[in-house]
Amino acid sequence: MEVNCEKSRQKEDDGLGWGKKSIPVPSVQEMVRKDHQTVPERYIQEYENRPLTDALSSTSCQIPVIDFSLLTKRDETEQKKLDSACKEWGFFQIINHGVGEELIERMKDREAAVFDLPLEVKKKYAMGENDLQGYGQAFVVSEEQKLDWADLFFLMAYPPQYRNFNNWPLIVPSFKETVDEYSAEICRVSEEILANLSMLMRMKEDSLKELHKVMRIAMRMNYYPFCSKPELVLGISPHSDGGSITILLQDDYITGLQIRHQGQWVPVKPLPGAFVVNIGDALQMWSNGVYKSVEHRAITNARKARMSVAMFVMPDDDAEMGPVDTMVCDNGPALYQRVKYNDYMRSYLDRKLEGKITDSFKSQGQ
Ligand SMILES: O=C(O)CCC(=O)C(=O)O
Ligand SMILES: [Fe+2]
Repeated sequence: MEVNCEKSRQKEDDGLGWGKKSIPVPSVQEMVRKDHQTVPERYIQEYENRPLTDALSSTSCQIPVIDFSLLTKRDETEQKKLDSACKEWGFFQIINHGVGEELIERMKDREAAVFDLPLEVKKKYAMGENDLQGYGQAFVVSEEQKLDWADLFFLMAYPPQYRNFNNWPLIVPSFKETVDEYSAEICRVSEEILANLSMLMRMKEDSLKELHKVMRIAMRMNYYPFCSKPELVLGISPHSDGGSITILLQDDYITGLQIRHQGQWVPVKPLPGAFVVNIGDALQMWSNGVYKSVEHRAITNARKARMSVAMFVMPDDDAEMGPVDTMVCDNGPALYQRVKYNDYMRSYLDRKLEGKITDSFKSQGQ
């Protein structure tokens, strides 16, 4: 008994064992394969949360597009565009990022091969006790809660020594090699974005990097099966991401991601070859609320499954998430308390994925 407790505690301290185990739920992909008509009650959202088309923003605005190659040259005009994208949208797409088209296609193809594995095989990689890594659905904390119309694989991707291969679908040829290459490229892109953001936050270029002494990147592969009644379900419930930034690879043609902008849900129309980048809660707090970690969700459609790969850049466990000094003087009093990333993540993961929790870390009187 004692030994087990010790073991699970040690696993928790190893990094990704935060939070409670998510309650196991059926594979949506399998459910749809067996019966593509029925939408079980557990997946039907309350009326106000349904992705009704008339509640959608009619705005034809697109999230800003940033030329990454100009950021590498510290181009001031492009940096200004980045600054206003992070303030007004919390989301942007990057082009000219230098990640090879062939590698991107290979990553998508290997992801498809992973979800294509028979259910019994995928189950071998299921999330374990007190662990988020592996195959399943995260954030299911009660038998009553509404479920997302999606299956996922959550893996610690980078740096390689942080991986737990027990949950890796190594049976898929060249999956590991592809993630090796892909995650190294995402690390390069992320470091560059963090360097530009550091400058925009009036800090030294490597200041944000210093909060990521180990650039850890978690990977979440999402699979949203088609749904016979897409107007009733959500692929992923509204949430903000908890880390520094997220780099999302989405389908080039199927629109599914929506972001909350000026009180409305705005679809993010894919720009083939581009990555979607968004600000996470850590960056919102470091920037004293100047940069926004914006709520987003994914919807499904009646015709085609959609897949995405989200790469979450995570600060060090002991990095403080409160406002940095340079963002406090000009931008009013410190809006947030100081909280270690690891403690923040425990609160983040210990609940149903729903909305934002940054407000519960506001300073007194804010
Ligand atoms: O699939 C998408 O478009 C969004 C995925 C997402 O928000 C996430 O994995 O955190
Ligand atoms: Fe997200």
